[in-house]
Amino acid sequence: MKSYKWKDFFGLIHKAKPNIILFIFSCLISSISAIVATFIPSLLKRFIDSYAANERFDNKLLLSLIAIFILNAIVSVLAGYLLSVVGLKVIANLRKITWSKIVKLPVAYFDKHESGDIASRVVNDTNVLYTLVSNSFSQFINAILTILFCGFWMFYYDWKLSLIVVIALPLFLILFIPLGRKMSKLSKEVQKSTGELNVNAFEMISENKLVKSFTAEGEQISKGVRVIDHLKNIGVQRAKWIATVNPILNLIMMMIIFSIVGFGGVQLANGNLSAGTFMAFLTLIFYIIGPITNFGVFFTQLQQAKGATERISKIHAESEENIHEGNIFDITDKDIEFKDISFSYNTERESSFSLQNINLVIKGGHTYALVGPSGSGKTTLISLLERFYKPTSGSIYIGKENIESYSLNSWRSQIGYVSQEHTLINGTIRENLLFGLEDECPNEEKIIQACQMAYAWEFIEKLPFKLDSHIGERGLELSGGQRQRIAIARMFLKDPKIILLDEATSSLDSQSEEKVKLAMRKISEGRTAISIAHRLSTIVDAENIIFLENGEITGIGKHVELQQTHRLYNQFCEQQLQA
Ligand SMILES: Nc1ncnc2c1ncn2[C@@H]1O[C@H](COP(=O)(O)OP(=O)(O)OP(=O)(O)O)[C@@H](O)[C@H]1O
Repeated sequence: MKSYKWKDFFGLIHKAKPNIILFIFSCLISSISAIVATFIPSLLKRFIDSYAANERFDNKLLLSLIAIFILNAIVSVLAGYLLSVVGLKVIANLRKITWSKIVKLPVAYFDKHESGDIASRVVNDTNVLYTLVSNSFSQFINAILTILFCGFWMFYYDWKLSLIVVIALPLFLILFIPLGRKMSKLSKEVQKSTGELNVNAFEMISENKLVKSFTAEGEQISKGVRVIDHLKNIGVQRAKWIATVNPILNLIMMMIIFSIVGFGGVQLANGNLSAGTFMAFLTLIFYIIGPITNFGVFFTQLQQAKGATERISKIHAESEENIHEGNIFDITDKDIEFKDISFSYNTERESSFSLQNINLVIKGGHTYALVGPSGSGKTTLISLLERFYKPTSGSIYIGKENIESYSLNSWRSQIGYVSQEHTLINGTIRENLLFGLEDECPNEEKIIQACQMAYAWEFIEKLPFKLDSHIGERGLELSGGQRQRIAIARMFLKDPKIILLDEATSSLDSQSEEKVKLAMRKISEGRTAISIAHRLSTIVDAENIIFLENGEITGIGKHVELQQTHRLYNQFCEQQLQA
């Protein structure tokens, strides 16, 4: 990706559709309140000078002072609230567009990026913008206005005293520039490490069984501690910089104040300066201390937000799948033809092909079993049919049409894929069965019928809440066989024209396996079905068997034919069927 510029940063904020009118209005009232505040010292001066002249309080002036204070407080509260609303809307919009973008990214993106890191961009990186929009921007504008107005009043009251402040200003800049640079570098590191911590936390939680079975608790703890410590160290470095710069800033501030008090005090004693003017001048100095020191904070936050949005922008720059572009056809019973298909996951290194020179015709309405050693390309072939990836060369046709001419939405809605894993979502059985079927919404009778056909109803009806039972994250509260049967029941409801099955591995016990097998057979009836078979016992009576080896088809036929003609298939049979 090209280097990230401020233009990209503001482009991203623009995409988040900030409520510009509300933002400008809030900044405006906040600025008015900041400007009005600069008049307070002048009222104070008049109040003191009038007391010095008349030896009594000017009640009108006192009331005006109190009224300005109260009004200012009300306006500040209102501006603060409105700016928070604008900021919250900006991050909500940014999260929504990033969320939608991630949902539409192709499978290949998720192969290359860690899920914890992607999640961190939606959750953490978007947060940084909130502070910027809700606080920093208006504070920055207020700071400029306060300094300008206070500066005007200061020069108006006493230009000699004001020069002391003007001379000291470059000293602040000398300190802020390197501090800002360092802070921006550290902020980027904080965001990167937070992403890393997210990745490790995801892994530690989702793979907890793996961790326990390998007694890798110690290793996992040290891994987490390493990232946490790194984050802490960056924080400490940041604190060191701030701690070093702060006393210098304070020292400069004190020097300014002492010089003004000393120089002004002498003028006051000589009668060249009124007590009111002197007090007003000192009040103005206190007014500008905050804004001057806040400049640094603003630029740090701006750099932080730039770093965070750079990571979000990278996601936005990825090309997404347009699922509605293309034709809509009915693919029932049409033949599928793979023509000279080769495929490599790695687009840069053409050497490692996962599929090579695949020429294959799948007859519509028939059942095919894919067999072959581990890593031979079975899942890849199915993934190309699902259009999770595009072939590196060659094309897949359905009837006479290239499958790419169909809209992804139309294509995938006619295909049912039951994989070995990642079949269920967190929620109830019903939510899982109706997943992606919001528009059709089958009735209760149809849902139960689908469960019965998938041999799932027999265990669902025994659950206390039946279809409304919660099954935990990824259905982990169910057995592997039960999960697969729910996934198959969902397919009965979806009623696809082509069914792609990744058969359960040996994780199922024989009784469960039998049920899953029956359910798979039933869902395949009357459809084009391609199933990956890990165990030959399930396919000996299959209509057609396709044997894959190192990404190439080395045999097609029935069990007996292949047993006689295919050496490796025969070896497979000897190993598996005899066992
Ligand atoms: N997402 C991926 N990125 C890069 N390479 C991959 C990816 N998925 C699979 N491969 C590689 O492609 C080849 C074929 O893998 P595939 O998963 O299709 O095999 P398989 O026959 O289904 O294996 P198994 O029976 O073990 O599930 C393997 O060499 C594998 O390392």
